[in-house]
Amino acid sequence: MSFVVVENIFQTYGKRPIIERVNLTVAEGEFISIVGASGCGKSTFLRLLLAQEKPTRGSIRIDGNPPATEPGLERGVVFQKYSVFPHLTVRDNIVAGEAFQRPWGRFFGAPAKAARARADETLARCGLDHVADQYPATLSGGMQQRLAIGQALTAKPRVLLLDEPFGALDPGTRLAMHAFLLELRAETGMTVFMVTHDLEEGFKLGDRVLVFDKPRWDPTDPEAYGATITYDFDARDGGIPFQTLKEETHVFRPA
Ligand SMILES: Nc1ncnc2c1ncn2[C@@H]1O[C@H](COP(=O)(O)OP(=O)(O)OP(=O)(O)O)[C@@H](O)[C@H]1O
Repeated sequence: MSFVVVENIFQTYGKRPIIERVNLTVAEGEFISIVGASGCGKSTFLRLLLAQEKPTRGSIRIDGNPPATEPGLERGVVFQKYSVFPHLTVRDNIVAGEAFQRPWGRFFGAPAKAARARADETLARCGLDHVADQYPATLSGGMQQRLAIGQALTAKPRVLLLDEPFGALDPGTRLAMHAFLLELRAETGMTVFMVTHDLEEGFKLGDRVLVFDKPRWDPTDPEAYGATITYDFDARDGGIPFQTLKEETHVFRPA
């Protein structure tokens, strides 16, 4: 069943084409990794899915409807530099993530206590239980990012958009967050779009790996053409060796 349907999307800023002719169908629950050279429009594509921008041409449907302009239950998002709520403690940031699921957004009494207990479980999984009562400003960048990821995942959105979410983390924390993400995905069946610069990570976590690249390339005017999806790899069961991808595409084209 088609859950996310992207039809012939173009996005142009001024006269400059960024992405062109993007077509994509994603089933609910699929994990889509997106890779591509820097500046080829991967984040732009996520912003279109978030309805932060309207495509110049083409249409996007999520479960049959255009994406809602307000973030909420349907879609969660984590950027590489994500700002958590600075005025809330680490624990309350996680509780706030869960509160996105509820129209009124606040908990009192027993539900509040239960939400705090669930938040503490999440914090333990993110390795942040020892700083639950601190404020985000007292945490390192990597810890703040773990908090942001924990917060977005706690809301259990139907679609999770991740823009290089693990880029700033050390290798050990990154592996722990991979496991956390895969567990929650298995529990919730959410659909995930993740932009990454790490091909190995893309193939490890994704069911499919999409490559954004410019099929037309003018060396005298590199900005003349936009990027599109040039490869759509099945990454289940190990997929193809990612070295092949490195050799055959311009993903690592020097800037
Ligand atoms: N609002 C905007 N107005 C004009 N140009 C923009 C706008 N947003 C993005 N761009 C340009 O569009 C191009 C694609 O940007 P985008 O951030 O989508 O690329 P990316 O593939 O995610 O890059 P990276 O891997 O470096 O994060 C860039 O050259 C950027 O400067």
